[in-house]
Amino acid sequence: MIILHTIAEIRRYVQEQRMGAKTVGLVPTMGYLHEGHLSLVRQAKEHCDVAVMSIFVNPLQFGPNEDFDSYPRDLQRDAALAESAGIDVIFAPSVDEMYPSGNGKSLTHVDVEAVTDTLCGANRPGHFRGVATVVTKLFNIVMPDKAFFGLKDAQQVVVIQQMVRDLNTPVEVVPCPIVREPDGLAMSSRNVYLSDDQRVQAMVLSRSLSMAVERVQQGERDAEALISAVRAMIEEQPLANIDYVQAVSLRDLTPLQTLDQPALLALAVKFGKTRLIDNIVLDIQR
Ligand SMILES: Nc1ncnc2c1ncn2[C@@H]1O[C@H](COP(=O)(O)OP(=O)(O)OP(=O)(O)O)[C@@H](O)[C@H]1O
Ligand SMILES: CC(C)(CO)[C@@H](O)C(=O)[O-]
Ligand code: BAL
Repeated sequence: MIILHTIAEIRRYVQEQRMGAKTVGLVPTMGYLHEGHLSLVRQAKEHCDVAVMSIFVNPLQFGPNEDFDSYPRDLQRDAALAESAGIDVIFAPSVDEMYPSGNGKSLTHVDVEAVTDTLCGANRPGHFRGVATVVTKLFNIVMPDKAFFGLKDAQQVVVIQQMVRDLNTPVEVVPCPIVREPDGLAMSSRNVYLSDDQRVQAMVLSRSLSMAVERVQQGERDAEALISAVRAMIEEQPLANIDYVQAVSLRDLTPLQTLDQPALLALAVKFGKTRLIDNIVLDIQR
């Protein structure tokens, strides 16, 4: 496995692979890898001849009061883990390499409308503009056949799918299932921020989603009632502060009043400064 830092180097590498008729899979990440990321790598190796991982903490998708500076970074550790899962090459550019205009800023942006109006889009202004812009750049740099994204960031998957459809980007977006800790907590690089008490209380996230699925199986169709039940369960944990709990259409992420179609129940909850997200698909037939 090799690590490349410049756009010229990764372009040359991918070009050489293509000359050998190899297909290329891209796993975009912000590093500090865990089993969730490694599951994407395994999918990439299953679908493609060559697996490229990008590791880049993208300043453009962080708000001014978010954790860009403190986001965990450890390239050596990441390289060992990525190699063990079968990655062929890591692309780890600097901020200046990706944003040569300076200060981690871009003069050109990709804005995906409508599907960014709810959930994290409403909660983190500018976040998906930063994500769509950097993913467009990564697609243009690596030119993968397929790109692998985790459904823990379900809205991100919908945004990228919308973007590639609208812009005719020749990349197949492959959504991959959420990987969880044995107690149900969705794996996240940000879990390392949690204190012992916060970590124990964070189990409520996946538990509240499982409870919601049971209620739906028992016939609950009132979205507000379901959301209230989830909120009440989370609020029992004194260290939890809810950013949002929402039920949206799986198709276009618009809020639902009645659960009469396939839906996404998604939440973001802060424990201290640590903001965790999780979601579950409610498999409701029309
Ligand atoms: N638990 C998980 N299961 C499946 N995919 C995951 C999981 N966690 C992250 N991913 C996916 O890995 C890719 C890179 O995500 P990222 O580097 O932001 O990791 P993260 O752990 O989600 O970090 P953060 O703490 O910032 O949310 C994304 O496509 C994301 O959806
Ligand atoms: C897709 C991504 C790598 C873009 O910076 C990021 O949003 C992430 O890690 O999910
Ligand atoms: N996986 C989402 C990246 C972020 O929180 O900025």
